[in-house]
Amino acid sequence: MASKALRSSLFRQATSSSCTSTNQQRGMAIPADPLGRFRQLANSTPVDEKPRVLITGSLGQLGRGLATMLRFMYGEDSVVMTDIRKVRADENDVCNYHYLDILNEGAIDEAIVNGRVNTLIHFSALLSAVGEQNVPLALKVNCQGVQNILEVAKRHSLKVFIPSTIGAFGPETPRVDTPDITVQRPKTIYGVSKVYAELLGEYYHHRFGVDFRSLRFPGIISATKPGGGTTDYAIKIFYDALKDGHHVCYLNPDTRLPMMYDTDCTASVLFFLAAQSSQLSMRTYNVTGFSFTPEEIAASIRKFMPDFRITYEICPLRQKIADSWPQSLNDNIARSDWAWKNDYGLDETTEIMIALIKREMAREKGEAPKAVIA
Ligand SMILES: NC(=O)c1ccc[n+]([C@@H]2O[C@H](COP(=O)([O-])OP(=O)(O)OC[C@H]3O[C@@H](n4cnc5c(N)ncnc54)[C@H](O)[C@@H]3O)[C@@H](O)[C@H]2O)c1
Ligand SMILES: C[C@@H](O)[C@H](N)C(=O)O
Repeated sequence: MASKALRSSLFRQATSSSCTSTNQQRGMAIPADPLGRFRQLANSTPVDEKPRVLITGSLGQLGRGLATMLRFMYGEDSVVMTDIRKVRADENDVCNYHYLDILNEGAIDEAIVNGRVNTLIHFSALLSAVGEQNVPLALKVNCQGVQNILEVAKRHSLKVFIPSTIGAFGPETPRVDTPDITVQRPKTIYGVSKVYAELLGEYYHHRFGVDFRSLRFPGIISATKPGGGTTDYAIKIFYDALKDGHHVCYLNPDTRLPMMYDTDCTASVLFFLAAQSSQLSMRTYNVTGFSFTPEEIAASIRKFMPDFRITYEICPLRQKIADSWPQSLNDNIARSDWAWKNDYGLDETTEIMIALIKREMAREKGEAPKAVIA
């Protein structure tokens, strides 16, 4: 069962895999060189096209890993991290960090100009479950924030990436192998605001020539704290497995959702941003990794921890949201237009998550080095 992934340093595990096993869903071999695809991309980027990136909401679940990878690829000064909260003393992967409220358009301008930024990655958002608890704030952050970002991108001729989500689909959407262009009609404020972001970004592209790009992510699995979404259980389950050997799941055992491992998510953003505009037949694409139910992820964990138990206490809010989302995404157009491909299947993700969390727990007890980059 143990794969070569566990030979690698934490950084190598966190950024890619050297697993010898294959992605069960797509039958692909995982590359032996864990950072190879990222190194290759960095080396093939002409000096005058090197990104200098500002990430909004960079202290959230997805921002930190992406910032670390960008620094690895393009150098320490290639990333400006921003958010609205104070950095904790133990967050030692946070560098070149500044306060930036995306509701303040002038402050975004200032950060772009002062940081000599050419690429804006807009991660600030309220996710599906927390959005339902504060609709006015979700509207402000997710809609007003996007408007501000697109205006700034227009003014400074920036490349701008704004992620979308499976949450941009709804119960009327075909739920299996959901295509890029289909009925959407989401039923959460998060989904409504993401459809708005997709359409407004595409409008700014056609009307003003803004280089807007968006990917509809599935639930992302990472060893960083999730921000209050419906797919968060797929992260908590690993922490609970290692702490208590038991997870109480808020979704039904057979609720199938599409997911993706963090490093594949980072790769999708970086390769998409690096694609030439001429390669893109659309500005908003589906991307995905693999789909599973709570029962199936529990079975995957049991391959590594045979005594692991899962029980169920359903959260009606999150269950209703999950029931309105696709069970699997079709990302064939991303695969053919700009050669998107995921490297991780369910078991590879499980193995790496367990290794990362074990390392994190050892570090908390002072039993492992603090530095994460070997
Ligand atoms: N994590 C996933 O599974 C997933 C899946 C699909 C799409 N996405 C999208 O990817 C993006 C990043 O997601 P994430 O999981 O890192 O989210 P997150 O909730 O973990 O982080 C969002 C960050 O936005 C910040 N923020 C909130 N209000 C702000 C404001 N006014 N100004 C500046 N920052 C503000 C928060 O402090 C937080 O750090 C989001 O747009 C999300 O919709 C995430
Ligand atoms: C799917 C995604 O957008 C997020 N993880 C959520 O559940 O809200």
